[in-house]
Amino acid sequence: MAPTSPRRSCGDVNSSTKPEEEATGGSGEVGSYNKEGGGKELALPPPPPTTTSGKLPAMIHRSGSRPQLDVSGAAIQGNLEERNPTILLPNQSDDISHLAVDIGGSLIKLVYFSRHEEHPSDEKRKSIVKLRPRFSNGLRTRFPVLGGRLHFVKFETGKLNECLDFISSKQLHRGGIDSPSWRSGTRHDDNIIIKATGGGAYKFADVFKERLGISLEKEDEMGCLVSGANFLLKAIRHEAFTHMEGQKEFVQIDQNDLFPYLLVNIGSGVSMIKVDGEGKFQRVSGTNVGGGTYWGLGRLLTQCKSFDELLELSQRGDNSNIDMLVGDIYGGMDYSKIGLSASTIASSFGKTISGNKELSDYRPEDISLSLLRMISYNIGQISYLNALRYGLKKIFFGGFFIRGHAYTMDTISFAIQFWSKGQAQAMFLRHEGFLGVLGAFMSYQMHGFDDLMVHQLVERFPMGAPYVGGKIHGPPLQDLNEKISWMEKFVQKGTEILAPVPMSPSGTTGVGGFERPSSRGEALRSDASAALNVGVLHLDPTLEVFPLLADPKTYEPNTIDLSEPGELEYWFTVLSDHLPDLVDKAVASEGRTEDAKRRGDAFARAFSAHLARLMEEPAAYGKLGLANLLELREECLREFQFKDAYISIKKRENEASLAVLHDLLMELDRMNEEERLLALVEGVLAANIFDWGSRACVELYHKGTIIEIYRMSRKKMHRPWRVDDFDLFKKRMITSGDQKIQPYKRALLFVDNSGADVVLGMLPLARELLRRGTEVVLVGNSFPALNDVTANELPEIVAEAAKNCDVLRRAAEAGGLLLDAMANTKDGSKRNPASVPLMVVENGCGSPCIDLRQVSLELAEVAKDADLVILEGMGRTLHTNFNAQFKCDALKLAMVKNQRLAEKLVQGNIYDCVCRFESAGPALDV
Ligand SMILES: CC(C)(COP(=O)(O)O)[C@@H](O)C(=O)NCCC(=O)O
Ligand SMILES: [Mn+2]
Repeated sequence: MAPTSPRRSCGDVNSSTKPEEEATGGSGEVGSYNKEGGGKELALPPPPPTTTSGKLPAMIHRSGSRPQLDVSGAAIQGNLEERNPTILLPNQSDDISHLAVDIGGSLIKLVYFSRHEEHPSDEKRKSIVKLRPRFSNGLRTRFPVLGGRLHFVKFETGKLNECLDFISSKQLHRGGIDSPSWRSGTRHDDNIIIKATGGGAYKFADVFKERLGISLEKEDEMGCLVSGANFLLKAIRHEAFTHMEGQKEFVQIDQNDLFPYLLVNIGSGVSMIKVDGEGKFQRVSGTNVGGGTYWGLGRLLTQCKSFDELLELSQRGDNSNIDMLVGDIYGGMDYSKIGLSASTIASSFGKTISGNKELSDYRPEDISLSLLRMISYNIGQISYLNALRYGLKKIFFGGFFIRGHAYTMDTISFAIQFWSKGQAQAMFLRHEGFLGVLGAFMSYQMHGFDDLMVHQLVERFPMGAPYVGGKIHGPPLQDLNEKISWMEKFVQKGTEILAPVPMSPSGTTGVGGFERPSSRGEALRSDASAALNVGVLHLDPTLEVFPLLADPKTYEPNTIDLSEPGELEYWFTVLSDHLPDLVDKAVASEGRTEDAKRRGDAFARAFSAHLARLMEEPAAYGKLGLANLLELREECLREFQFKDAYISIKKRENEASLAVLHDLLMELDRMNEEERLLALVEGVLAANIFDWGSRACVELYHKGTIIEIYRMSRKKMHRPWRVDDFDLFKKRMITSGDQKIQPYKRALLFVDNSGADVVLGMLPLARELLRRGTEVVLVGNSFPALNDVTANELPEIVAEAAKNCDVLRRAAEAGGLLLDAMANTKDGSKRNPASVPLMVVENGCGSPCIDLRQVSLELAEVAKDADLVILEGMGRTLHTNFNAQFKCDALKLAMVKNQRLAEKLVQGNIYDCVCRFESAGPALDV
C-alpha cells in the first residue's frame, strides 16, 4: 500500500536517533532539472539586434564593483497626467544590474528583474487632457523602484552552458534587451559585474568571464539565504505555509513578530541558521545528511536517472519492507511505556540486515521511500533540537530538496510535531529554492526592493506579460430617427451589437486541440507542472491599500470560499466552458491572422495547463480565490499579447449607447427627483446585463436576445430586488420635508462594463451626483479585462457623452477632463473653476474583480476625500467586496448573472438584482 501521509504509513521516528554531532552540511542544491524549467517564459524574445545604430553610444558609466541606483532628484518624467509615468533618475550614472545567480552543487538559480514595457505613445490619446488628481510634486518619487517583474529561473549546474545561453539571449547581464544600452546597440562586454553566491560562484567564475565577460561578485551564502528569506517572509502575502497530512495552509506572517526564527536550508547538505533580524544571524548547526545524500544513495540503490524520478518512486513505496519497526521487534505490539507505536521506525533500513536477500530482492519504490523518510525525519529532528536549544518557535524550511513535494513536507512536519509534542510547527516557503539567489539580488546596494510593502509586490502568475495599451474611439451615429424613444433606437443599434464577431468554425482558432482540465491534471507532464510552479513577482511600487477599507487586516476580497466542496470544480468548469468563446473573441480582435490564431491556441493551452495545475494543487500559486482565477485568465491573455480581446465589441457597444444617451437623459429629466433616482439605479442594474464574461449572457448575445431582455428589464424592474436597500440610499440622497441633507462630498464610482453599462447606467448616475454638488471620480481598470471599460477609455467616452450633456461637460471641463473634441460643443461655455470636477482614475488592476488591498496610488490618493463608494458589477461587487466594510457609505450594485451564485449568495435566481447600501454613519430608518 502506498502510504499517503506519514501518519498512515508505517514508521514514526525512532527516539533513539542521536543528534548530529558535527554540522558539515553546505547549502548546495540537489537534483537535476529539465531545461524547460529554466525558461519560464513560454516564448523566447526576438533575437537581439546585431548592428549598432548610428546614434551616439549611451553614456553609461560603470563604477567598479558596485552598480548603484541613485534616486536623488528623482522625478516623474513628463506629464503628471500620463498613465504610468516614467520616473526619471537624473543622477543615475550606473547601469542598474538586474541579474543575480546562485550556483549550487546541483542547480543554478537565477533571479532577474525586467521593467514594465512602456505603453506605446498614442498621438490621439496624448491630445486628451485627462483629469488626473493633481498630486503634490514628488509624491511618487519616494519610490525608488520602477515597476517591473522579478523572474525566477533554474538550470542544472551540469548544464551551465544552457544557463549562459539563456543569460546571453535575454542580455540579462546588460540589464536585459529592454535596457537603453542594449537598445542603442552599445555593447559593454567588459567589466560587467553580477552578484553571485553558492560554491559555483568560485568554481565557474572563469567560465562566466570568458563566455559573457561577466565578473562574479561573490556574496556570502548564509547572508544571502537569510536576506532572501527575510524578504520573502515580509513581502509576499502567501509565502509561508504549513503542510500536514496533505493539507497546505498559508500562514500570515506578522512582520513585526518575525524574529527570531530558525531557517533550515536543505540543499545537497543542510544548514541551520538562527535568524535574529536583518543581517543578524548565526549558523548554529547543520547536517551532512541532506538532499545530496538522498539523491546519491538513491541513485546507487535504485538506478533512478533523476532526482524527480526517485522522488516519484517513493510515492508508490512501502517502507515497512525495508525499515525495522518497533512492532517488528515487539511482536507486533506497541512499546507503550515510552510512547512508541508498533509502526514507529526503530531502525531505518534495519530489515535489510537480516536474511539473505540481495538488493535486487527489494523494490526500488520501497527503498526510495525508506531513504526519504530516514533523511527527512533526521533533518526534522535535528531542526527541532536546535529550535529547542535556542528557544525558537518558528522553523522555516527552504532549499530545493523539498521541491514542493507533499510527502517530504509531511514527513518533516510530522517529525517536528512528534518531537515537539505539537509545540512547534514546520513551515515551508513557496520560493524555497531561491532564497540564496534572492539574497544575492538584494545585495545590490540601494536596490530599494527591501523597502517594498506586501501590497506593492503582487504575485501574479508564473508568466510575464508585456502589456501594450489599446485604444478605442468612435463617434455616435447621427442617422437615427429623432422621434423614436432612446430605447427603440438602442434596440435598432443593438442589431449591430449582436451581428458581427461571428464564432469561427470549430478548430480554426485552434481550440479544437484543447481539453478541459481533468481533476487529476494528467495533461501535465511533471516537468511542465514544475515549470508552472514558481511565479513571477510583479513589483508595482505605486500600489496602495485602499484607504477607505474599514479594516485592511480582516479584509477578504473573495466572497466565495473555493475550498468549500464542489466550488472549485464548478468554477473551473465555468472557465473552461467559456474558453472557446474567449479565444474566438481574442483571435477576432486581432483580425483572425495566422499569428493571432497561433497565439489563441497557445493561450488556450497555457490557461488550461494552469487550471489543471490548480485543480491538482489549488494553493500552488498562493491562496486561491475566484478573483485570482479570473485575473489569471486576463494575465494569461496578456502573456500571449492579446492586448484587448473585446476591443471591437466594446467599441460598438459604446457607439450604440452613446447614440441614445441624449434621449435617455431627456427622459430622466422629465421625472421628479424620487422617480429619477430610482430610474437611475434601475438603469445601472439593468445595463449590467451586458457582460461578456457570463456564460448565460454570452448565450443571450449569441441568441440575439440580450437587447430585448435589457429592454424588458429596463421597462419594469420589479422591486423589491433580491437585495434592496434603495430606500435607505434614497433617504440619504433626497431631502425629505424640511430636513436638510448634506450632499456627498466626493463619490468614487467603480465602473464595470463598456457600452450600456457605463454609458446608460453609470454616467447618468454620475451626472445626478454632480448636479447635487458631489465630486465624482470614475474609477476604471488599468488594463482591459473582458468587456470592462478601462480608465484609458473613459475620458473619450465622457467627452462623447458630454456633447449631449451640459452637466457632464461643465464638470469635465472644470476638472480638465475635456478632450479637444470638446472644442465644438454646443454652447462653448467657459471653464468654471468653481464647478464640481469629474475625474477619472485607474484602479491599478486588470481583472473583472478588485482586491482593495492593492489599488493604484492615484485611487488611494483621491479616496482620502471620498465619503461615498459605489461599486458596480458582479466581479467588483459580488465575487469580491460583497462583504467588504468601508469607513464611508457604500452602495453595491450588481445583476447576478449566474444561477449558482444567485442561489448561494442571495438565495435567489439568475438576473436578480442586488442594491446594497451600507451607511458608515448613524443607522438610517426608512
Ligand atoms: C466575469 C464576471 C465576474 C463579469 O461580471 P461583471 O463584473 O461584468 O458584472 C461574470 O461574468 C462571471 O462571474 N462570470 C462567470 C460565471 C458565469 O459564466 O456564469
Ligand atoms: Mn465586467
